[in-house]
Amino acid sequence: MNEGSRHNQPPRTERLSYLDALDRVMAIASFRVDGALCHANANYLRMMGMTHEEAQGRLHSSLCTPALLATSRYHDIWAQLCAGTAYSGVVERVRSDGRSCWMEATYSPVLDAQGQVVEILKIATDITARRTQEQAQKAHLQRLSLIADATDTAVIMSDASSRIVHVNGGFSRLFGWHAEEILGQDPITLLSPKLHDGFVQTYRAQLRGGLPVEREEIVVTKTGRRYWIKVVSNPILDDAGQLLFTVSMLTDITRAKMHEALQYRGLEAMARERPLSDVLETICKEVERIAPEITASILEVDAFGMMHPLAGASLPASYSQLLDGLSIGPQAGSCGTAAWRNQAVFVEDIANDPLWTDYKHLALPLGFRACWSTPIQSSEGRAIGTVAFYYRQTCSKAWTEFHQQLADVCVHLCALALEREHARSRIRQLAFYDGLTGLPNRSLLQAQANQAITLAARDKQALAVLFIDLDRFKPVNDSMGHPAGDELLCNVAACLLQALGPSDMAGRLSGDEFVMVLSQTDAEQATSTIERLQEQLANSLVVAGKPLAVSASIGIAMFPEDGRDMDTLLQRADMAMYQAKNAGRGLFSFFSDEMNRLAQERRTLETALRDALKNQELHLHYQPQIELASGQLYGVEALARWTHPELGPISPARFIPLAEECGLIADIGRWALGEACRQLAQWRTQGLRVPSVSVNLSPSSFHDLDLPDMVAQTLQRNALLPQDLTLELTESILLDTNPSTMKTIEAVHAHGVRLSMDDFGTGYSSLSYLRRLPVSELKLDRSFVADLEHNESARALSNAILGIGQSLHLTVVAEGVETLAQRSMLGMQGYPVAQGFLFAHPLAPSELTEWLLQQGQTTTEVEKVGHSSKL
Ligand SMILES: Nc1nc2c(ncn2[C@@H]2O[C@H](COP(=O)(O)O[C@H]3[C@@H](O)[C@H](n4cnc5c(=O)[nH]c(N)nc54)O[C@@H]3COP(=O)(O)O)[C@@H](O)[C@H]2O)c(=O)[nH]1
Repeated sequence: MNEGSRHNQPPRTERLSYLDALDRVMAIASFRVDGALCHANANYLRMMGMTHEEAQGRLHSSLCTPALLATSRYHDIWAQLCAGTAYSGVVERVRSDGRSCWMEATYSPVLDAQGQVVEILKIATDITARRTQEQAQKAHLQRLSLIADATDTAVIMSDASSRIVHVNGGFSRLFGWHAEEILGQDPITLLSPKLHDGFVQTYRAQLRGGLPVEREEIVVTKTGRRYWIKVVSNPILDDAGQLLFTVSMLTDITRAKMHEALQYRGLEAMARERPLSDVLETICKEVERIAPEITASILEVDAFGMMHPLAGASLPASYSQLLDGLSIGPQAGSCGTAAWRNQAVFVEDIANDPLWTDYKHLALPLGFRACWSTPIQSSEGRAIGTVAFYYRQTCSKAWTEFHQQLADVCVHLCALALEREHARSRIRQLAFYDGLTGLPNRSLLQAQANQAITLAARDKQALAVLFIDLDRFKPVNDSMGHPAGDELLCNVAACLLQALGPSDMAGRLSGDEFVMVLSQTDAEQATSTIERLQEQLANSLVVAGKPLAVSASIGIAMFPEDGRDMDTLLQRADMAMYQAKNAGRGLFSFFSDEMNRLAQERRTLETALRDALKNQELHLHYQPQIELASGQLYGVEALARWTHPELGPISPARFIPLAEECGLIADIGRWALGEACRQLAQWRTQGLRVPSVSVNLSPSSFHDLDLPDMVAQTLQRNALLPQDLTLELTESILLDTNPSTMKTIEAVHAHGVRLSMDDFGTGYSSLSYLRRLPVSELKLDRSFVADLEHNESARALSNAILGIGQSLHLTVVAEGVETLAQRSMLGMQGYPVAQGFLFAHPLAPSELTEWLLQQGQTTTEVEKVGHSSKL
């Protein structure tokens, strides 16, 4: 030591007290350059677990770990110490009991006066406890890190300055960055650059205050993909409460969020009272947005097990239409089977799965390869529909769980929507329909009727409102009990429904009062409907197991004559009903006097016609048909005649349509057929030459499948041949949709009876129609004949009709020939047969007998008769 330095040194006593203090707190030992320990203080000995004696002369290397000694490092350091260079560091040494001890040590070479190293002084602090704790912590952290890496939750550890210090494997997998790429970066800037500044400040302040923060946000990955994540950030503070680190755990909640969105959209649509189809369409669209690999559809299963598509706009409409009305079953594709089994059905290969055998031809051409269908269950567990996911490619395993979750949310929402719809229709039913009969109540009827009235006004059509009140309903209730009364009302409601046309409606007002609104109905048609209804009420009701004849008093108000709105019409129909009731039971009355008079007249006539038929008051007249070329009689047409005892002769133009409306026409046809054949046979017996007789039959006569047999029997009974009879039918038969009509016509024709198309040219005169009917004769309508002389187009038409007849090898008969000019024009055109007042009016049988006798059997004279009667 030099002077200068001696001057700077503290006084000796003070230096001794420093060394003392050092000796008390530090472990101190000194070694010779050969490594032998020459001095150790008590701290050192305690630390190394040695006594003074054991320590004396102990080599330094014997205190070191074998691992250290095995390296050159130990020898290098010792050599440097011996060369005068100090060394400081954390070192591990071996205690005498073999355990490790850790120390922070400084090795300082001690020099002699010549500057030679004579000793190595070691001053150390025992850090074994701290080191052990650190190592335990490190191991713990390593374990934690392994766990953290294994989980899919992304973990970010950032320091107090918001710099990333650690990320786990889950982070790399989710976000695509490896740790080394992002260490030191701010996690918020990295993942959520658009996060609101204010939020970031608050978030950090909260962490600094030691509080955890939880939030949901949209983050962006390295590749730009967006995720919804849930972030839970926990602060790690030091003992002084300073923020050291923040550990944030990020969980992918994209699916949950999507489900939330699906539910939100579906529920929102329901809350906004959107129609069921809109709600379900919204659900399908949302599913397809969330999982674009899916084509979604929703079907309803009705109480009869039929499927009805409700939504699925991405499926072609033609496909959905084909599914409509299909039955569920054990092998009915994915949906039908899922509904049948009431459990989800996943068909991975539509082309080869037996469940799709009958339906794959529908799905495969659209490119669908797989279909997953899940039943929608009602709250009672019944399958009320299905949600189907169609796939155009093989469904990847990765989707399965996700799609399962999606299907779960969907069916739940759909069940809600369907049940809500059912509840709504139940409410509608309760609010707008009569609980007993199921008919619309007054409110609904009023609304529907006003709509019908608006349409009638627009189309300038008539409409009838019928107010119906049952007669003697109270006694039924009183004597048979209320359940029987209820049954009666239900049966009456059924009768009303049966009487309705497609655009008509019926409702129950209260008690035994019902209303019918008949669209496109004039007074006459309303009367027909009422008559049919009264007949049904009188004949077809069974109450409490017994037949019960019921009648009703009915009032009728007509639109527009009696009122232009439902209130007025109903009120007037009600008044008319009272009028009917007062007049007796089972009657109807029109509000208008004039209509009422006509309807009553018609009713009287109808009753009279029934009686006339029953009492054989109808008779036939016969009009000759003449072969123009020869003047020979070709045949006679039988025409019905009715002379009412009081009203006098009534034209068939009036009573035939009436008979058609009130269902008497088939009876008239049967009677005319029998009577005409009988008369023909009689003339034949009298030796008069009448080649054949034509009988008019209306289309409804051909509904009767017994007609052919009846015709055959009638001919046989009168010893006539089939060719002696011609049946005249009108073109309206072509509009007849009754399935028996064509069969009957064919069968009659098969018997050899000739068929004639009457009034040809006035209706649906088309060759294709004509070819469908096995007619042998056409009758040119008399309206053409009437115009022949003055109208060029009538002439052209009669010519054309003759041409049609000839081309089909049919005899064409010209009707209504009244003048010689008409006769000669028809003759020139080539008409073979004619009929009309020119030759003879329809004649009573005795008159025709006389006429035939007058003409003789070789009657070229007929033409002369025509001349003489007209000239
Ligand atoms: N289903 C049934 N329909 C029948 C029956 N009997 C008659 N009818 C049909 O009623 C309509 C009116 O018949 P009617 O008043 O008898 O008139 C016929 C002839 O009198 C009339 N006619 C004959 N010649 C002339 C004439 O020169 N001028 C003229 N103005 N009228 C004439 O034509 C009627 C015969 O027509 P059609 O039957 O078309 O040959 C009428 O449609 C009858 O068909 C029946 O029993 N059943």
